[in-house]
Amino acid sequence: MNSLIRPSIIKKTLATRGLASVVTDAPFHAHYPVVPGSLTAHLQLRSGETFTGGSFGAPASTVGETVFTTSLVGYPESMTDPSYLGQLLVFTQPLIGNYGVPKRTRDSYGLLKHFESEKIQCRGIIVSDYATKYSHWNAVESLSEWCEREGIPAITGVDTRALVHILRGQGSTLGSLSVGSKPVDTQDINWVDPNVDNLVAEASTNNVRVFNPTGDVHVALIDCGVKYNIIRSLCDQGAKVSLLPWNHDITKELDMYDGIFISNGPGSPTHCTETIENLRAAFSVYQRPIFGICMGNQLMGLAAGLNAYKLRFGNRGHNQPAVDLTTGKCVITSQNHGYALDDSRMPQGWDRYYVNANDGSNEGIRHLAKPFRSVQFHPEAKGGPLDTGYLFAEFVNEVRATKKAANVGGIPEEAIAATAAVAGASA
Ligand SMILES: NC(=O)CC[C@H](N)C(=O)O
Repeated sequence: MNSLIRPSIIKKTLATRGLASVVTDAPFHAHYPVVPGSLTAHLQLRSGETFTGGSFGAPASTVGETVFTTSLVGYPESMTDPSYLGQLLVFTQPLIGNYGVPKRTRDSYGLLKHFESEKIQCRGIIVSDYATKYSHWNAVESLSEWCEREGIPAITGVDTRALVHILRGQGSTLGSLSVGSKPVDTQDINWVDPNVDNLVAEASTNNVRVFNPTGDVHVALIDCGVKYNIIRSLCDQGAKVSLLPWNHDITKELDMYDGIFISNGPGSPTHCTETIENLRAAFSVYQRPIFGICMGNQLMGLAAGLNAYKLRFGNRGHNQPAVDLTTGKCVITSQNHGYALDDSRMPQGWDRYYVNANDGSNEGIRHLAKPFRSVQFHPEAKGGPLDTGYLFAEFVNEVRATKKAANVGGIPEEAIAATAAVAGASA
């Protein structure tokens, strides 16, 4: 057995010092008191392993897909990212909570500045070492208080290295997070895979919402579970943004929009059949820019004729290298996805756009003649890195150029030139 996996931890329970109800045969954090006086919590994987630690969130039980992120910072942003709906989020960064939770300040568009949606979206969090003391100029409460207030269970004192080793080996696994002196009898756990449901329908807006109404170009943003910084990034470029429900029939109102944008979102892209159909219809008649991020990349790919598959454990973190195949340049990107497009054979008229330099998985596609493209990573990058923020400027400028050309009744030459430049660079 690999030395990283200690038998005393896996298949048994991980005991944590300071928790009277826990067996203390192999304390992982023997040198840390884990939230003195807190309750005992358990993470049980469907594959049979149990990790026991201290609860620092809500005294609630939940089941979700256990996934891990390698991001070093940004727990408020990650936890409120709707792409994590249905998931139990493991942080590989050992120390979590040390800068607390920020104020709910809003920007001029009415969006929360420091969170990516209105609430915590993941079902629970799993950390190695919860920092009971926090310090930050903008913090108003602790991570523990926030989780408790929002009803989200959280466990600390877990050997996250051993846990991630398991998840990397067998792939993302269903997990049950519970609070109590003993783990739940596995027969009594309702192991429902969140990915069987259309989580996008849950995450998306129900009503059309308009942001930055005085913007000079009008972008339809299809909300599959949008991160606030995507809306903000488009508005900051001067666009008026209409946020539309995931299944809104854009095909009847294509003339209203100077560009179309498809957001990130939770779960499997295959549930979004209406979005895929709408995009497929738009591809055949729309002449203006279309852009997708993450779930948006997957939906554009499915509409173009590609298939999507589930990655073993996904790519989640803020340090994923992606190579732009049109320039050969490598960018460091923020990612959070469990599915990927199979780009081994591209449909006619489309090409690969970016590729992941670690595992070779697809990081984007582009149309060769029309201004349609998408990326699997997150250029809005909350939190960070900001390497690919330029894609928002490129998109909105392209939208502006096609609008201008259409208004003067000519061929949208700037758009064609922009697309040709991208295509030419790859030749
Ligand atoms: N961030 C996203 O949009 C994620 C897309 C999709 N839910 C996946 O896991 O692959």
